[in-house]
Amino acid sequence: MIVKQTLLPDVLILEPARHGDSRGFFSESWNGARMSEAGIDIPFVQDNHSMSDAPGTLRGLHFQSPPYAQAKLVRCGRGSLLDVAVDIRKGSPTFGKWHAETLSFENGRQLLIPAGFLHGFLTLEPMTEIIYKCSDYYNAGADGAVHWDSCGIDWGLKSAPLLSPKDANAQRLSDFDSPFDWEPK
Ligand SMILES: Cc1cn([C@H]2C[C@H](O)[C@@H](COP(=O)(O)OP(=O)(O)O[C@H]3O[C@@H](C)C(=O)[C@@H](O)[C@H]3O)O2)c(=O)[nH]c1=O
Repeated sequence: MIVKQTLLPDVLILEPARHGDSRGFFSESWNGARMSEAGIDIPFVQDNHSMSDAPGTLRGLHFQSPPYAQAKLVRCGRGSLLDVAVDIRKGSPTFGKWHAETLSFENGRQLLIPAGFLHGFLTLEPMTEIIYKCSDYYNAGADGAVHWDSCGIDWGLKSAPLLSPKDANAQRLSDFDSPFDWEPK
């Protein structure tokens, strides 16, 4: 597994090995021991899988408030998507900064997003599937959203995205009182 840094020091790109043969490929999409060797010890407890019918579907930007905060390990099972993390840890030197990564079935790349970040994605192809591990269980009462178009993210959109009503009406980052604090390591 190759681990790459991004400009947000805690957001990592993971590239698991793919073993190709005449049938196709085999890949360990998650291996706890290898993650530990890479210094990533996150107790994942829930796997999520969603499919979006149309390209231009945007889900996000989402978070769960502490004590139900979630780190996420994200990959694309079919199609492709632009996956985005935004730092919302108050006091962080990178507060409000974002990283966008194209995840696709083809590239097998994964994005590790720690707790304290917003997460969202834009689908780039029809019937795109996203699969992600979460470090805490879903808690509807702790679920929150920040407007996708309030963080200066370059989504590369040429027309309005397809949104859920919750996401269309989300608060803007400038009005958002983040429940996360940055702790120096
Ligand atoms: C997130 C989630 C939703 N649900 C339910 C609630 C609702 O009825 C339905 C759809 O929920 P949503 O509209 O919130 O789904 P969606 O907009 O896909 O929300 C997801 O977006 C991405 C960006 C994330 O990072 C995730 O953590 C999650 O917030 O699924 C669960 O049962 N468990 C879950 O873990």
